[in-house]
Amino acid sequence: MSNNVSILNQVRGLSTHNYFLESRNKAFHKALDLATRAADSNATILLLGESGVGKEVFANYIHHLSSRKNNAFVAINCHAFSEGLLQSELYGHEKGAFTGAYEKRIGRIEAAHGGTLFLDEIGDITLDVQLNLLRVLDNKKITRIGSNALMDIDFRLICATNRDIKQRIEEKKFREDFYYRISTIVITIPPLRERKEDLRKLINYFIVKYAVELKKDISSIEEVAFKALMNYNYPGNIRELKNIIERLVVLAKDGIIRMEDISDEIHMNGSNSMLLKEVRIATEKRHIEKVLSLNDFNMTNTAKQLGISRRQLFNKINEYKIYRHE
Ligand SMILES: Nc1ncnc2c1ncn2[C@@H]1O[C@H](COP(=O)(O)OP(=O)(O)OP(=O)(O)O)[C@@H](O)[C@H]1O
Repeated sequence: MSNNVSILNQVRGLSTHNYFLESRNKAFHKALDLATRAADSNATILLLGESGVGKEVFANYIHHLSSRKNNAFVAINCHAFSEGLLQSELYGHEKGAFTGAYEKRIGRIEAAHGGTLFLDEIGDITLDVQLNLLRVLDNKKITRIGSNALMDIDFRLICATNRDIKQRIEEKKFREDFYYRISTIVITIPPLRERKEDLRKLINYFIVKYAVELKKDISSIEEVAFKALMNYNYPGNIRELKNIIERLVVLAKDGIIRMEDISDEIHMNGSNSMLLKEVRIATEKRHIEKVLSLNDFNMTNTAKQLGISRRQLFNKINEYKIYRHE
């Protein structure tokens, strides 16, 4: 019996927008269903969930399902700007509006006219920025900084945060009226560790994605490696899973994703629920591979160094399917 898991081609899941939204998880299904039903309306949407769960992916998905899909999708990470810079990013400015404003600049709200504006990390914006945005949402007009001219503006707002907004309201750091204005529909995306039933397909999806992108022929993944990935709890959610798989595909030799390339952190974490026997086999295999390689695959020397007979070494090489890689 093979120790490897074959990679089923998941091309069906490779949607045109390059994300994978198939799920068997109840909470994720609910989130997806809400997003789908709310997409073709102008209702403001607040996406909640830990960092890396796919809030921006959802915002994109909603935009592409809406009648605004042929217009811009403009995303801005509010956390990345100081208050002054954020105002200027949002509203744009006229030439000479402030020191350093050498040119007229269109703001992101204006750029999103006819389309969707996605404000990520909304929980971090100041009370002043909240008040300004509240006015824009109510009046549907903006002015560039340094101008008096009011411009009519039409955009759909989607916001996201990984913060506890209710607590921010209690701390008086978030305006309650603004919260209600941006949260007509609230969608909570569950963390990856709570949707383990989707992990197998997501792992396959990213393997296929990176195999195609990196032009590598990946045929299988060692069973122990697959188990370690299945047992890990992904504090960085889908972003972390995606990065891990990219790395494993880059490092894969002869089309096989191997346990030896899985970092210790995942290995240790993922091994918690592995049977002792599996841990022993994985460790033993890694060690034999290392000693074989150090001895340039000389069986006599390797067996000697490992303290076993040549026959035992041959048996282990067969059992663990150890190959020589040139
Ligand atoms: N369903 C999915 N299919 C494919 N890729 C996904 C999916 N969900 C998330 N990703 C990928 O994971 C990464 C993180 O996703 P995204 O930026 O949407 O998360 P986020 O919740 O907005 O994170 P943050 O709170 O840190 O901004 C991105 O590279 C994204 O492409």
